[in-house]
Amino acid sequence: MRTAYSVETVRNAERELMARLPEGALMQRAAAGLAAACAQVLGRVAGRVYGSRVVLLVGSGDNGGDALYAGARLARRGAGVTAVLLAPDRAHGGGLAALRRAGGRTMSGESAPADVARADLVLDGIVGIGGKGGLREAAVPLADAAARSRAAVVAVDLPSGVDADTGEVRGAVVRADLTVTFGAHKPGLLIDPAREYAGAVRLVDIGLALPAEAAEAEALQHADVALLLPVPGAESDKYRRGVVGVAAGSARYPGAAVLAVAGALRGGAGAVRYVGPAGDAVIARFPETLVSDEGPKRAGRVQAWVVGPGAGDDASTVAEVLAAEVPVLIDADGLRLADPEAVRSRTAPTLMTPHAGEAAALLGVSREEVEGARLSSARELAARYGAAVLLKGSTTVVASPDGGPVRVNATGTSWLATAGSGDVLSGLAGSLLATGLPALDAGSTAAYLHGLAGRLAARGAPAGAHDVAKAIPAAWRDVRGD
Ligand SMILES: NC(=O)C1=CN([C@@H]2O[C@H](COP(=O)(O)OP(=O)(O)OC[C@H]3O[C@@H](n4cnc5c(N)ncnc54)[C@H](O)[C@@H]3O)[C@@H](O)[C@H]2O)[C@@H](O)CC1
Ligand SMILES: Nc1ncnc2c1ncn2[C@@H]1O[C@H](COP(=O)(O)OP(=O)(O)O)[C@@H](O)[C@H]1O
Ligand SMILES: [K+]
Repeated sequence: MRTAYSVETVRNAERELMARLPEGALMQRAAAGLAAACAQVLGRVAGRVYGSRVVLLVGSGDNGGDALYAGARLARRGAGVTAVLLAPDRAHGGGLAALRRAGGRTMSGESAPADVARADLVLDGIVGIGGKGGLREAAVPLADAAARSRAAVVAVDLPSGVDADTGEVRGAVVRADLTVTFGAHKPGLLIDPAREYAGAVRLVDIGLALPAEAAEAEALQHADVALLLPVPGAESDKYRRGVVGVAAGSARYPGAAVLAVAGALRGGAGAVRYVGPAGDAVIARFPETLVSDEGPKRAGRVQAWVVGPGAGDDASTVAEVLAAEVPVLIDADGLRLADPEAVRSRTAPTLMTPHAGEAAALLGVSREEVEGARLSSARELAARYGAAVLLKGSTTVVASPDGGPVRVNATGTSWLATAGSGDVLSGLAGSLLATGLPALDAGSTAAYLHGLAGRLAARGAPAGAHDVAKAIPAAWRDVRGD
């Protein structure tokens, strides 16, 4: 599990640890890890550290201090290091002295862009977890120069200007190739749009003790997903594995039903029941589906329902499904048709799977606002509806109604932005719900497999939603190491 902690939690842990260590020890740990990472980057871009050109962008806080100490280490190994001081009278004193002793030079911001343009490596120590809002005016030309230069840009702790706690980006920020972060990941390193500015992320252990339950966000890894995947045992039969009901599709959108069933068949349930007007299309493609002409109530027992993909205006089916006392996944048209009160008063778990546009409609804000604030949007919806919420997009975020860390999915690919891939996801997640996984686990496991399947299906070329569904078994095998 990759876990991310809020700034407040990180600062508390730092304070506790600092009280037990000699003055400045933590910063030295951070700087040592940072310098080692920079040396590796310089090896790649300049062939070696000795004789390479390094520019440090140094703000007025400890983030700048880290950059200065790391710069001093690189200067001692023969790099030509120049520190650009954004606030010369407030730059970290100890760091500045160390850099000067090591032969580094300093300059103020105005003439710096030319040096940045010639650098092999730019170290962004403008601002870290102490930052508020986007970059201040004086720092913007430096961030622009770094973006234009052919130098590798390494961010200290965070790309300067992003919101560490939320992943929001308000104003100008530094775009990094690599972010070296200290003690713990911050949510902003896992969640777009900020994540996109971080580049690759490397964590340097500085000895902070951070309990898993205090995490703000977490990203499942292969090993975590492997433990969650339901695997049939000797005593399993199709009913014990779980039956998932899919109430989807309409005369206008029969394909949504086919794609949701395609996902559901590959999600671990022992059987898929389909109810709705697209039964013929479903059977033609997937003869193993149990198709019913009756509504959800009379379709036979299921352990979870998926409702909504391609449902058009069929509000009564949505209402019928919501009345069932089993877990329900609501997607697409179902989100619009569901009565909020009926969702809130459900006793069994509910999982809602909106994309940003659907979430925006439910929240009464713009799509851009949701895309800019994924974490708070997912949490807000989960709280309003008393449901788990899986907010789809470039970073998929899954929030529980009762708080706790959000799950962030890192396996996706923008090739998944193709019509119908969301239908596949809802079938897959519903199937996992039917096997007995809690909503948060079902949603995050489905997003993980779906992202991986998207990568396997696309391999750098466009793939249709049905290709993604077909690649789900390969994603399972990959996760399980088979
Ligand atoms: N606290 C600790 O024990 C450790 C902290 N470390 C480093 O210390 C950093 C935090 O240091 P600070 O608390 O001094 O805070 P920062 O250095 O992150 O930022 C504070 C300074 O930046 C300025 N600033 C705020 N918002 C800005 C913006 N939008 N644009 C430009 N400047 C802005 C503020 O005026 C303030 O002077 C971490 O990110 C990390 O790099 C590491 O050395 C590890 C140990
Ligand atoms: N830029 C992106 N990067 C990664 N995944 C994406 C991106 N855009 C969309 N996706 C994923 O693709 C799927 C699209 O679902 P959705 O928007 O519901 O499409 P549809 O309604 O056509 O099925 C979701 O799983 C979403 O997370
Ligand atoms: K930084």
